[in-house]
Amino acid sequence: MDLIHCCVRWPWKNFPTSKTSLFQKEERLRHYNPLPLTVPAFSNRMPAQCVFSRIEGKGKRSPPPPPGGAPAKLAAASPVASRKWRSSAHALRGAPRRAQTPGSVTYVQSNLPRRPVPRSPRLRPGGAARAPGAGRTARSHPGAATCPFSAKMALASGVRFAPRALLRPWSSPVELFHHDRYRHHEPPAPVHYEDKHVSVVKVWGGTEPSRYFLITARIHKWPSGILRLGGINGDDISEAPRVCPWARRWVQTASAGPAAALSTGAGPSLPLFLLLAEWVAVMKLRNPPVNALSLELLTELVISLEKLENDKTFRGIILTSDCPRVFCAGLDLTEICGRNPAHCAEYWKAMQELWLRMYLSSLVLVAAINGACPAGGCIIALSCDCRVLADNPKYRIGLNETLLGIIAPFWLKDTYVNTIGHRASEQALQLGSLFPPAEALQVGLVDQVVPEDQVQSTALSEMARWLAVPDHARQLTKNMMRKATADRLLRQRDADTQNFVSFVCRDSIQKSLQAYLEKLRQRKG
Ligand SMILES: CCCC/C=C\CC(=O)SCCNC(=O)CCNC(=O)[C@H](O)C(C)(C)COP(=O)(O)OP(=O)(O)OC[C@H]1O[C@@H](n2cnc3c(N)ncnc32)[C@H](O)[C@@H]1OP(=O)(O)O
Repeated sequence: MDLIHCCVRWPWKNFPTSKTSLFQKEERLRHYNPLPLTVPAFSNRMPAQCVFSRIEGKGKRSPPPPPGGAPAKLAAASPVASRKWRSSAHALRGAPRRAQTPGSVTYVQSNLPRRPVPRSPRLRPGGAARAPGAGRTARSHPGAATCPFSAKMALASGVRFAPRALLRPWSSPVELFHHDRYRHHEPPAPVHYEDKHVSVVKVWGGTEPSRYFLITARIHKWPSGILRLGGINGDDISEAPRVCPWARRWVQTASAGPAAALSTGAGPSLPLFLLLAEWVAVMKLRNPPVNALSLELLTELVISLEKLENDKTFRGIILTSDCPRVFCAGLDLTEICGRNPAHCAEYWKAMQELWLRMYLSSLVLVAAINGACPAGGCIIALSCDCRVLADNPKYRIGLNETLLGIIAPFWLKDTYVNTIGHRASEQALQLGSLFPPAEALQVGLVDQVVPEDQVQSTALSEMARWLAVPDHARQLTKNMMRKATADRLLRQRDADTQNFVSFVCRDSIQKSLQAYLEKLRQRKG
């Protein structure tokens, strides 16, 4: 099992910045090898980014199609030929992966030996399909044997496993493999570490804060042999045991090892920001100070979502914030204050695109709302399938547009109505209500309110609940529920853009936005 950690950045330098539409940009990106270290030339801020990490799925999903595309009619025409195709795809999956795939998620190749690829569980001899997971054993779902969380997921998805395997110890010895995504050209610097529980065989990478790290741990006694951990330097290591309590002892021990090995002395200890179940990516919004939805962040979110959707080993994304106390402050007002109509149009198209992509995403999207979530931030959360909000009275959520003197577009209003109903939306939209957690829960704006330190773990449990449902059934149902709302925007996208531009470019609206922005700045002072 490989842990693959990706950070996609917008390759600014090679992209047109003016009137090129988002679609054209995306199209170009497909043929483009991302440059991970490129920083926007016009900005001295840290570039906005969303960071995600992933764990490769293990056999439940169909393998990726071989070059030339999947033989769509093959399965129907000939089960045997279809099986052959699948096994050739498995063989392909077992082949060494390239370090970078142009136009797709940038992979970091684990140096772990690849484990044998399990046969697809979905085809029986004769080609008849069977229920997902039915008849699989602990061997085909190895994590289930040792990790209660995986076991829960496995049970929920109908996986049977041998009782003996359940008793198998998960503990030491462990080998840790650590990759620094951005040091891929440097020779690895092996570090050796031994203790009772952990055996660090290799630690690769540097120590600078804000660099992204990968750890893949190998546990010999597991049937799969590998535990997946993701890390970002500077994150709180204590998050990991909360997310996956069974790993507490291991993580505590492990933290002493690589942290000691990597620490420069003053530098932070090696963090593990999440322990993840397979198939799940965590996206952290990182556009300090308040995660305002700048054009850059919107674009990056859209591209990242597309990449994750195209990567068939992902089934869900947990969306959360990397900025303290704020999930997302909504539209970046500096993108629409004092800008020309062309820029406003480009910005609004990016906003529409993000909403459409999120609202209709085939992946499960869970919002782990760990901060304030007004206006556009609330749109992001509402586009997810499930919302978990931290129980802090300062973290308010809602659509407060009217308080800024602006009006939510119809598709936003529709999303609100779909979530909390007509009457509640009518009231909340007109009053520009921002709900504190208890009220947000009561009105149905969020699905769970939990103590702040449990937001991530609850989001992960929610994810497990949603992933327990077969993908195709869930996706079709989601589409059935949401398509009409999305279609409404798709039908009048240009008109909506024109409305937005002519509205925000009005002098009176510009004045009121400027005044609001000024108020925000003064409030700080
Ligand atoms: C036409 C129809 C469109 C409809 C669709 C969407 C509408 C929108 O999304 S409009 C945006 C609405 N957003 C808000 O009203 C949120 C405003 N911000 C806040 O309330 C607070 O900043 C927040 C609670 C999010 C965080 O509070 P603090 O942690 O105390 O931070 P500060 O208030 O001190 O802000 C720090 C810094 O950020 C700037 N800021 C805040 N929000 C935005 C924003 N939306 N866009 C741009 N910049 C923003 C704020 O001015 C401060 O700037 P500096 O003083 O320069 O540091």
